Amino acid sequence: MINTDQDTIAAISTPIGEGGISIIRVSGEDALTVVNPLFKGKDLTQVATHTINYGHIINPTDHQVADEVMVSVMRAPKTYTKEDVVEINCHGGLVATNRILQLVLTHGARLAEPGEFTKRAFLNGRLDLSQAEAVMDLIRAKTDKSMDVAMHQLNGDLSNLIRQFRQDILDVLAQVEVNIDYPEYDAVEEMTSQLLREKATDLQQHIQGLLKTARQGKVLRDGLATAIIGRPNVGKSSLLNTLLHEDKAIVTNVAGTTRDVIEEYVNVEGVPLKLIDTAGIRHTDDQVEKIGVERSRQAIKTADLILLLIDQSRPLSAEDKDLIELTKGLARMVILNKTDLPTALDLAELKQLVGDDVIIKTSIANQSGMQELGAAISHRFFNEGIEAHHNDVLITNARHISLLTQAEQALGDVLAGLNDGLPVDLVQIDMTTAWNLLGEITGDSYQDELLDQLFSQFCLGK
Ligand SMILES: Nc1nc2c(c(=O)[nH]1)N(C=O)[C@@H](CNc1ccc(C(=O)N[C@@H](CCC(=O)O)C(=O)O)cc1)CN2
Ligand SMILES: Nc1nc2c(ncn2[C@@H]2O[C@H](COP(=O)(O)OP(=O)(O)OP(=O)(O)O)[C@@H](O)[C@H]2O)c(=O)[nH]1
Ligand SMILES: [Mg+2]
Repeated sequence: MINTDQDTIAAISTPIGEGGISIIRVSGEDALTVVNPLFKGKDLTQVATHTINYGHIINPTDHQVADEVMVSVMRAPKTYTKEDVVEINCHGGLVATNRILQLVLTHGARLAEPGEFTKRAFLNGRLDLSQAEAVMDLIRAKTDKSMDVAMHQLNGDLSNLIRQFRQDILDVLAQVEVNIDYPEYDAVEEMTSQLLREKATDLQQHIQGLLKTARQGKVLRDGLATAIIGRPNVGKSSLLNTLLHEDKAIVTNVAGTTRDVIEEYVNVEGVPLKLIDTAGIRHTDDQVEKIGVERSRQAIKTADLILLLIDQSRPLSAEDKDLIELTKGLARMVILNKTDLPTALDLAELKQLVGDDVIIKTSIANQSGMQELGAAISHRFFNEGIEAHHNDVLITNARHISLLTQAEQALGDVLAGLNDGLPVDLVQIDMTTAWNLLGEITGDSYQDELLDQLFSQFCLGK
C-alpha cells in the first residue's frame, strides 16, 4: 500500500453553507508552496510564522479573483498537525469556499479524509488516541457538562491515569523479574506472588471504579433520556416548550396533536436532559397517530427517566391507569398538571397506584410548579451519585469501556492464577495482557485498522 501520510492535504474546516467566514485548511510539507502561487499579497514563503495575511486568492491560469481573504501561516512544528499549516479564511458561502478548495486541490494538495488532520496530530505525537477521540466528543457535545468532560479528556486527564496504571504494572513486572533472577533468597516465591496479588487487586479496584463512571459519563455526554409520557392533551408538548423556553412543539387543545417523537437537548438545574416529547398514548384508529403511539411506547422502554403527565382537572381515566401500569418500576416522576383548573382527580387513589414516586403539581399554562420540577429532577440526578466523580475522570467512550472491562478481567485472571498456585511466569502473561489492553486506550499500542475505523467517524476538515 502507498503511504499517503506525507501528502499535503486540504479540506473545508467550517460547516458547509452560508456564514460569515469559511476556512479552508491545508496541512503538509507543501502547504506553503501550494497556496503561495494562488495568493496575491505578501510572499507567504517569506512571512513570519503564526501570522495572518490579507490578500486575494486568484486563479493563476486566467488571473480571475476567486475571493478576498485572510491567510494564516503556521509553520511546523507548533501547529495542530505538527506540519506546516496554512488556513485560508474566505467569505462564507458555498461558491467562494468551493472555488478556493478546488484551486488548492488542482495545485498540489489532495482532499483530506474525515478526521485526517487530527489523525496526523496523533501520528505526529501531539495527541494520544484518547485525546483525539476527545476532539470528536467536543464537536458533538450537546450540553455544557459533556463539553467539560471532553475538555478534561483532551487535556490528558484520562491518558495520565492510564499511563500511571501501565507504569505500575511495568514496575511490578520488573520486580518479579528481579526476584526470579535471585531465587537463592528464602521465600522469594512467596514475596513475588504477594507483590503480584497486591498490585492486581489494587488496579482491579481502580478500574472497577472507572467503569462505574461509564453510565454517568454516557448520561453527561448524551443527556439523560427523559421521556414525557401521558394520554393526549395533558400538556406534554407544553412542558417541552416551557423547559426549552421555546415554542418547539405544536400545542393545541386537540387531543392527538403530537404525532411523532420530538427530541431536544436542555439543561435543567445543571442536569443535561435529552427531552423526548411523545404522542399521547391512547387507542386510536388513525393510521398516523397509531405509529406515533407505537413510538411513544418505544420511548418508554429506552428512557432513563419518565415524566408521566396526568391532567388533575379530570378524573383518572383507564388510559392514565394503563400508563401508570406500563411505567411501573421504571425511573418515574408523576406530574399533576392543570392545577389552575378545579381538581377532579382522586389524589388518594393516584397515590395508591404510584406508590412512593415523587408527585409534582404544575400549571404549565401559568408556569407554576416548574421550579419544584427542576429541583426534583436535579435532586434525583445528583443523589444517584451522577455528579459524585465530577472532578475525576469520567469514562464516556464505548471503546474505552470495552478495553477497561477486558483489562479488569485479565487482572482477575492474575488473581485466579495466584490462588490456583500457577507458576509465576504464567501469571505474568495475564499481567502483560492487562498492560497491553490499557495501552490501546491511549494508542500506545494500536493497529492501523483501528485508526482508519476511528478517524473515519470524524467530520471532514477536522
Ligand atoms: N483557525 C483555527 N481555529 C481552531 C483550530 C484550528 O486548527 N484552526 N483548532 C483545531 O482544532 C482548535 C484549536 N486547537 C489547537 C490546538 C493546538 C494547536 C497547536 O498549534 N498546537 C501546537 C503549538 C501550541 C503553541 O503555540 O503553544 C502544539 O501543541 O505543538 C492549534 C490549535 C479550535 N480553533
Ligand atoms: N388550563 C391549562 N391548560 C393547559 C395546561 N397545560 C397545557 N394546557 C393546554 O392543554 C392543551 C393540550 O396541551 P398540549 O401541550 O398540546 O398537550 P399534549 O399532551 O402534548 O397533547 P397531545 O400532543 O395531543 O398528546 C393545550 O390547549 C394547552 O394550552 C395547564 O397547566 N393548564
Ligand atoms: Mg403534544
